[in-house]
Formats: sequence, structure tokens, C-alpha cells
Amino acid sequence: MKRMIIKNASQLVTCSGFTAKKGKDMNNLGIIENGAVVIQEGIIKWVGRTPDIPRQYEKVAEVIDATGKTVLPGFIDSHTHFVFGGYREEEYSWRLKGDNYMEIMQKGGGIVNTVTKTKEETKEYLIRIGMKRLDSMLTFGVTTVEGKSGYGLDYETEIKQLEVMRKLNLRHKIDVVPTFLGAHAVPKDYRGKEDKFIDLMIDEVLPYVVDKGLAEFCDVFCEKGVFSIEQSEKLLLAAKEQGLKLKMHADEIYDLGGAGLAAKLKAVSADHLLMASDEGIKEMAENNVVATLLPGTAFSLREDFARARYMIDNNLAVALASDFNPGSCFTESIPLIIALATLYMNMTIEETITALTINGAAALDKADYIGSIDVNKKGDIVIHEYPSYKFIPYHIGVSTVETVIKDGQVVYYKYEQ
Ligand SMILES: N=CN[C@@H](CCC(=O)O)C(=O)O
Ligand SMILES: [Zn+2]
Repeated sequence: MKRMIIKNASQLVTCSGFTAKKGKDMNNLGIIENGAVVIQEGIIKWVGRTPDIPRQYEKVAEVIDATGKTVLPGFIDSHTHFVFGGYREEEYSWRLKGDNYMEIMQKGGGIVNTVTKTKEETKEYLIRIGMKRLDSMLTFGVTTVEGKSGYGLDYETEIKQLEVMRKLNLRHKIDVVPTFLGAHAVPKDYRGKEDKFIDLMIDEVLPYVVDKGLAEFCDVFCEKGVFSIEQSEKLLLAAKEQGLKLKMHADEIYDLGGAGLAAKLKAVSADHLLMASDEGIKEMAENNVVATLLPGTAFSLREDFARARYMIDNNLAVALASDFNPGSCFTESIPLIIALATLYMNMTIEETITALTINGAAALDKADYIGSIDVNKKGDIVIHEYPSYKFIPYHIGVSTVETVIKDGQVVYYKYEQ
């Protein structure tokens, strides 16, 4: 039997819970001082103070001494676009000269640029580069990542991206949750014919995705100049009918009413939400839609940040994610996201930790088995090399992770042994 005991943790930050945390509860990290956790066959068996570890567990076990360190659940990065070909480093300079996101898109840059490059790459290349990106995420303590298609915008390449994610989920220690984002941009041939493009996605791509079990979620870029509320609703309803759960890129640049649509369709999450209205936020809270905020993107695009404080104070469950992608936010740094959220969105450190653990899990509809250190959850645990979780934003942008344990096994250790 495989058993691991982590003990003497200066702080065991359990983030305990089985559903999304809202409002004031987001500050409750469930910290146990001098904490210990027992993992057996990949599943958490016992959580408590080190002096109270039941004798029976001490018999045969790999013991990790976490003296002077902080133990947390693995981070859940619930919004990324990490499978793509090529890069868009030139766009960074264009942005510095004042071009905004939409202007870059109109110049032939943006998502469509990555679509061209992703079409050109082989599956093998995308798997190789995907493995490297996941390796990098692991060093930041990520144990589950959501990944979107959306750099294909046609049958062949959308499926290619999703198949790559399926392979990566099997090959890499990090769990990969796949999302179908076929309606991520309007390809050149469909400009002005967006309705037709949505029908193509519904009639030709979605059935294959569902039939082969290639995605858990369906997402759409609901935005002025991309897909309207009506087009988004049509696609999401079709996806829901076929058994996919829903996510939305909503109200990022304009307040189109995306938050309200996410509430109406009972999406699992609505993401970005920089421009979401008070009414939309209220409707999301009433319908238990998680608000996934992406401060790295607002920072990189020099946009106003989402109103995290208002959302939390109005009882919305907030998650944070990296939005790792080749254009608007090329970073896998979770501590950078935490630093930005605390400095620019007025979130407390505690709220950001909740937003990247149990609420990140809720944004993937998985709060019942990941996202916290609770008995019967997966043994996905990270040891940080400082005695308090407060070092995470304080060491700005740099990883404080020393050891990553996935399914009860050490899969990453920062230093030479
Ligand atoms: N806003 C739309 N989609 C992505 C950006 C993807 C890209 O620029 O390649 C986002 O979430 O930020
Ligand atoms: Zn995105």
C-alpha cells in the first residue's frame, strides 16, 4: 500500500470545503498550525495536527518533514489556452505603441494569427510543446489545468487541439480539463456570416467533440465584433443539450450582457467580466455562476481590472486563473496573478488563495474532489518553502513552490537531491 505522511507544517492551509466559497467565507483558509496530512493510494485519508497523527498510519509510510514550510492544495488554473503554435511577440510592441486588442485583431494579428500557426503545426509538435508548458506550470504548483481549443476555427484543427489535450492529460502528471472553444474568433471567410459559422460549429464540429468525449466544457467569445449574445446562446444551448457544461468569455471589452446570459444558461463559470454590469453580477450570484477573473490579461493589455471587490461583496464566488495564451497574457506565473489581484483588485491574500484552490475547482465543477486538503479528496498537495502563505504574493511573480505531490506521489522537487 502506498502511504505518505506530510508533517510538522508550519501552516497547513486546507482551504477546506466541497463547494465554491462566497463573500466573507472566501477569507476562511482553514489553517492548521503544526499540521499534518496522510495520503493513501493517492487519496487524502487524514488531516490534523502533527501530534495527533493516528499511530496506525505511522507504521509504513513515506514521511515528508515540512518544518518551516507551508502546505497548500495544488493550484487549479481554470482558464488557459496553452495548446497553440507560434508566438505573437511583435504584438507586445504594437500594444506599447498604443494599439488596443481589437485594433490588433483587425490588423490580422490576434487570435487569427495563432490560428494560422496552429494549423501549420503537427500534433506531435503540439504535444511536445504542450508537455513543456505543463512542466513549467507544475513548477508554480498547478496540479489541474483547464485548456481550450479555439486556435483552429475549423473541424480539423479544433479536433487536433482537443486530441492533443487528451494525450497531454494521459502523459503529464497535471490533470488537463478540455474545453471546446470553436467560436473563439471569426475566421476571414466568415466575416459578416457569423450565424453560418455558429451553425457550422453546431452541425459539424460539436457532434464529433461530444461523440468522442473530447471536451467537458463548451465556451464562446461573446463580445462586440466577435459573437453576439444570440449567437453565443444558440451555440451554448446546443452544447448543453448534448451534455457539455458551459463557460463563457463574457463582458471583457464591452458590456454586452454576457454575465446575464451565463446566469440564464446556468453556466459553470463566466470569465473576464471586466465590464460586467451590477445587474449581470447579481444574476450570476443568484444562479451560482463562478466569476473567473484574469488579472494577468488586464495587466498585460493595460485595461481596467475586473471589479473583484464589488463581486465578492455581492456574494459572487470568484476564481482566479492565468489565462495563459500567446497574445493577451503569456504567463504561467500563479504568484504574479496573486500579486496583481491583491495589488490592483483589492482582494485579500486569503481570497486569492481561495480563488485559486477550492473556487478554481468549482469553476471546473470539481470542488467535490480537488481544490482543498480534505479527507477523500485527491492527494494533490504543494509544499511552499516559506513558513506562511503570505510569502506567495510577497515574492512577486516568483515561485515559492518546493515540492509538488500529485495523487500522493512527489512529481516535482525544486532542488537537486
Ligand atoms: N479574449 C479572448 N480570448 C483569449 C485571448 C486569446 C488570444 O489572444 O490568443 C483570452 O481569454 O484572453
Ligand atoms: Zn480565454
